[in-house]
Formats: sequence, structure tokens, C-alpha cells
Amino acid sequence: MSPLLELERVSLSLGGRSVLSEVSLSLQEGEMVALVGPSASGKTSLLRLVLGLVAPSAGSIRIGGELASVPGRILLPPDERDVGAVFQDLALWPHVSVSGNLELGLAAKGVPKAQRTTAIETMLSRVGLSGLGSRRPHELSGGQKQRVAIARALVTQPRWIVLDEPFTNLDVVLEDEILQLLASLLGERGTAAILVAHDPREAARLAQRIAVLEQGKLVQTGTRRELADSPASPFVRAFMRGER
Ligand SMILES: Nc1ncnc2c1ncn2[C@@H]1O[C@H](COP(=O)(O)OP(=O)(O)OP(=O)(O)O)[C@@H](O)[C@H]1O
Repeated sequence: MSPLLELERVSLSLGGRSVLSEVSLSLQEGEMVALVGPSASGKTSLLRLVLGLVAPSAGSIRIGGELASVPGRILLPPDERDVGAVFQDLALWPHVSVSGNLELGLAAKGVPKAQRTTAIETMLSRVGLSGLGSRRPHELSGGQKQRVAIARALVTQPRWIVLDEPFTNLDVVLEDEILQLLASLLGERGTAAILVAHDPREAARLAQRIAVLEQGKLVQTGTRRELADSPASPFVRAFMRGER
């Protein structure tokens, strides 16, 4: 069976600078991969590529075996990639209620009103936000906002999601709670994920594999044990020791 997502020697240049260089990476159905690397190594750019927000300069991206992006062209637009996204700034729509934030994606998918209401209620209850559907994002705590962002990414039941360092601003206890919630939500639905992680604990909690980017190149991909036992670079060694 084809991988859910497959990048083949993908390069990206922006403003005349090479941002990613010949990255090959795959994501299997139900698999969770953590993407790590120093600042400016290209992690966010890689997520933008797989979401279909930007086209590669070279190489190709396949989704479910079908060509989704080729040099200079996005063949499959973001809303046809069956993917949910959670960004670092969460990007909740500020003027829309919590329920409204979840509803937009369902409406865009053509889900009828009655089913939308049920799906939203079920999802809000699953993330511990029952009864808060009519609040606006600014009326929520940081942890509650994270839950809304996760609920919004998952309410349409996508086959996979990407998360770009969404837990950086949480304290450790809260981060742990949210990671646990996310792990069970992804696990019970068999949703695949690519997660940009900033510490090895976070990576280990969710991901079966860790992929390391440095200066736009994929320097190592492997399990936590493989990276800890034979780190391919000083960054990988330090990261696995939890120093970064
Ligand atoms: N639109 C753009 N035009 C030119 N250069 C860009 C553009 N977007 C990103 N870059 C550059 O690409 C490189 C990779 O950026 P990216 O945001 O992907 O890194 P990152 O690994 O996610 O970094 P961080 O961990 O700091 O968020 C950086 O040097 C950045 O300055």
C-alpha cells in the first residue's frame, strides 16, 4: 500500500535562498512522526509544503499515492488533502465562538447542519470543553485554547494532521495533559500526524519515528532509541539528551 504521504527529494527555495534540500520522507497510515531541528532549519517550511500552501522547487509530494505537488505547481489544494493543522499561534478565529471555529471546517466539507451540531458537541466533550461552545477564544485560558485548536483540527476526522510546535507556551503539567489527550485522540481514530517537537519528551510521547532537519537537509530519521544510540550529528546528540 502507498504511504499516506510521501516526499521524494523535495527542495524549496524562497527569495533565492535554499530553504529545503532534497528531503525524502514518508508517513504511513496511522503513523506519528516528530520533526525536530534547530531554529530556521526548515521545519515550518516542510509543513507548509505538505499542507499544499507552497509548491516545491524540485521533487514531488504524493498523498495516498497520488501526485499532490510538483515543481512550481500544487496539484491538490490544501482543502483536498484530508489534513488538519494546529499552528504555534493556534490561529483561532477571534470573532467566532468556539463552536463556530469548529463549524467552519465542517461546513466547508458540506456536512449538513444537524450533523455539524452533533459532531461539534461530541468533539467538545471529548476535549473537555462541554458547555464552552458559545465563548469567544479570548474568554478561554491558554490550555483551553489549545484544546479548541486540537478539536478544530480533528472535528472533520481527517486522515492526518500536522502540528507546528503547538505546546511551546504551556507549563509542563498542562503540556503533559494535552499531549496525553492528543495521543489518545489520534490513537483511537488511527489519525496519522507530523508534529514539530521542541523537546525529546514531547517527541517520544507521540511519535514512533523522529526526523531531524538541519539547514534544510534531513540528517537522520529513526526511532528514539536509534537516534539516542547513534546520533548523526551534535544536534541530535544534544537533543536526545534533552539539552535543547
Ligand atoms: N517567505 C520566505 N522567504 C524567504 N525566506 C524564508 C521564507 N520563509 C522562511 N524563510 C527562511 O527559511 C528558513 C527556514 O524557516 P522555517 O520557518 O521553515 O524554519 P523552522 O525550522 O520552522 O524555524 P523555527 O524553529 O525557528 O520556527 C529560515 O532561514 C527562514 O528565514
